[in-house]
Amino acid sequence: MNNDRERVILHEWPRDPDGPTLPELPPQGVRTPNNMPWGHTLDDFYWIHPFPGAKSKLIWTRSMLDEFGENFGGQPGVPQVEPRRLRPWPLLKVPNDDASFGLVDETCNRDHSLKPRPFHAVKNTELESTENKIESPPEPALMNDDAPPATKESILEGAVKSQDRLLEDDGKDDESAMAKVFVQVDDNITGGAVLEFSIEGETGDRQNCTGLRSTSPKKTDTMWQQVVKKFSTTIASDRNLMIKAEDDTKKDESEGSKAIVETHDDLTPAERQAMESFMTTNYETVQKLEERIPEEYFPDILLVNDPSGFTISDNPFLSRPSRTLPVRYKRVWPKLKRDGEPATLFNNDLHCPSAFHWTLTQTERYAASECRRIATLDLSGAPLLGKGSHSAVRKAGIRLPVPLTTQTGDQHVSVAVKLSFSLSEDRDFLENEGRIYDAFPDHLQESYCGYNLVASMDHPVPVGACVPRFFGYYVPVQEEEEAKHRRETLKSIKKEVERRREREVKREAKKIGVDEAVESTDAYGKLAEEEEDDYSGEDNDDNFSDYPPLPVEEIYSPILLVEECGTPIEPEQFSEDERSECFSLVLRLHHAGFVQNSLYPRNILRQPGPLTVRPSERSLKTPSFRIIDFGRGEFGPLFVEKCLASVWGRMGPPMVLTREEMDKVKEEAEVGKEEVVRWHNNSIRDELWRAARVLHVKDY
Ligand SMILES: Nc1ncnc2c1ncn2[C@@H]1O[C@H](COP(=O)(O)OP(=O)(O)OP(=O)(O)O)[C@@H](O)[C@H]1O
Repeated sequence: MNNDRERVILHEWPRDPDGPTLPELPPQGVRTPNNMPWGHTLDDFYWIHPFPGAKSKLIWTRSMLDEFGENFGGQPGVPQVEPRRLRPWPLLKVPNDDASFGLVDETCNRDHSLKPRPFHAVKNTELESTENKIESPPEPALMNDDAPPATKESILEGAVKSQDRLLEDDGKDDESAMAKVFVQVDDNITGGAVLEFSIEGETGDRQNCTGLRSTSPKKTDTMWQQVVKKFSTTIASDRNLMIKAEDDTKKDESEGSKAIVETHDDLTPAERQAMESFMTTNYETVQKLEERIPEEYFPDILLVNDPSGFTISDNPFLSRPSRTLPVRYKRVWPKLKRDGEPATLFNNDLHCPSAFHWTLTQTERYAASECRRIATLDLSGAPLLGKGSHSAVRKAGIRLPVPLTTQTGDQHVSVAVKLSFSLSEDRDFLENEGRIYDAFPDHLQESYCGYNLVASMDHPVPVGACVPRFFGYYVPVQEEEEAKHRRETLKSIKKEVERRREREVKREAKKIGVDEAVESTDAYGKLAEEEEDDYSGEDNDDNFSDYPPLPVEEIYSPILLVEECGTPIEPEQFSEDERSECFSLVLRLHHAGFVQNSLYPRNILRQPGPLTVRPSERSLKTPSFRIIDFGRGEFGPLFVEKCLASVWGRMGPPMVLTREEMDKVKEEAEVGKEEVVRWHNNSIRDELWRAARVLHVKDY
């Protein structure tokens, strides 16, 4: 392998022979949101001696030097510019948004005075035409929210401290340590409905949360309309889920619409509307999504078209039922601000297979559904991108929630869909990966112009995104299973209440010692006595936890949606700059508090770049790299949480702790924290060693 590195530091900053020793905490200078020193070009990086005459050398950027203020050689001044977030080639059309979407990357000049251009004004031959430039709002200020403060406190230390604070608070007020456990008793859980029920009357012209007016479904004669119809009528018999309609259904029947009984798994009118314009994906022409999905329109619900049964894994023993019917999924991550609202309250309960358990009546369900952002995911004919030992990853077309559209007119954009195999370990890995993606700060998914100085490398590296963009982790919704469970729970709660009431009556009767009363409650008393003998005192608790998990092979896989990012690297074929760029991604991940824990060449992908230009103009000569596969990944703060949760777990169910118990928890938490720090350091060290080996990097 050649030593063909071109990204080297060319300049040395002359020191004043009488100048001071450089401060231990270097000047901040200009930094990217990851809080790393940044220079616009390689010429912005300098070697500098820590004190005049010293042999050792440090690396500072020009902005750090300017801030330090020693200019012995009278170096000419340079304009200071800020890092510029690079815009992927525009694909999304976002209504009422002129600041972030639909604009072609403006490219860099020395002072960043160029403005982005609107997509529609760009022709191949006019890329540099200044006529097309628009006065767009200034680039949004770099979001430094995610950047660690310029102190020496690491993310991990911050997390440990915040857990400390939680524990201290708990210590101050024992009552606040008591977790509130409550159960929502819902008599209405079986509420079915007649499918032909119309929502027009009740929604009228009401504006829903998406800002769209509710309209009756269009009668387009598409294949999907037929599928939706078929779905309406056959899903119940398909799964033996036809239930006796109660409540709303009775009402609706009395109003005259009688044809079909709706189950909880049927589509709501809003979902049917989303499905009606559904088309199958044209994989020849579909473009991959590289921009973020604006939070306002981020999908809450995914309706998945999966005729081949990819979502029920590659289990060869499983006879797959025909999957001509869409499956409803709900978003778990990312958590969004609107998740406190009724329509997306489902998001607060990862392990509940229902999207509607907070919405008790059909009317509420339909209204909630209307307020959700509904996307459709097409897995029919979805090409395989790769397979691991726990999952398969496919390219699939997604139609994002209205009113998002694309610049190309194609309804679909493509994304990578990760589906786990059917063992619980496979599922755990995918869930962990969703959690890790949710924890990634924005800057790990963004690219910036210029170069970073990433400790402890001795040369600048480009600031490309480290990981694919995250488009959500979704779990399958199984309303009927949940409804069944809730019916059973309700039944046993009622039974238990009855039992207690009877015991109470008997006890009262004995207490007042009135023979007649005893006689009159004799029947009750006998019954209660018998039951008291049987009663272990535990079944009430058990009712909430003994919900038997479905046989694994029956469950659809959760879905992780991320940006499609190319193919696995072959570092032996790479230039030294490419290898060290890949290595810098690992370092940046570690600096942000993450460890990937499975670092092999197959888990670093490469694609033609840069992503700022149209796909046909990209080249592998300017590649773009990403680290993938975070199934085994860890994030320091989440690990602290996990440690402390296990400490609490060992203390038994939530309760008000005594001072003694609280001390014990604190003691165990201390041990947990030490474990975290040890884990963190070991994992980083091991992963760096592995990364250097697989990437053939010798000099970090
Ligand atoms: N975002 C993506 N874009 C393109 N291809 C991808 C993407 N993610 C995964 N792949 C492909 O799918 C393969 C399997 O993915 P991944 O490594 O995440 O699966 P896994 O089952 O978690 O792997 P492991 O065997 O390490 O447990 C990858 O090696 C890659 O070829």
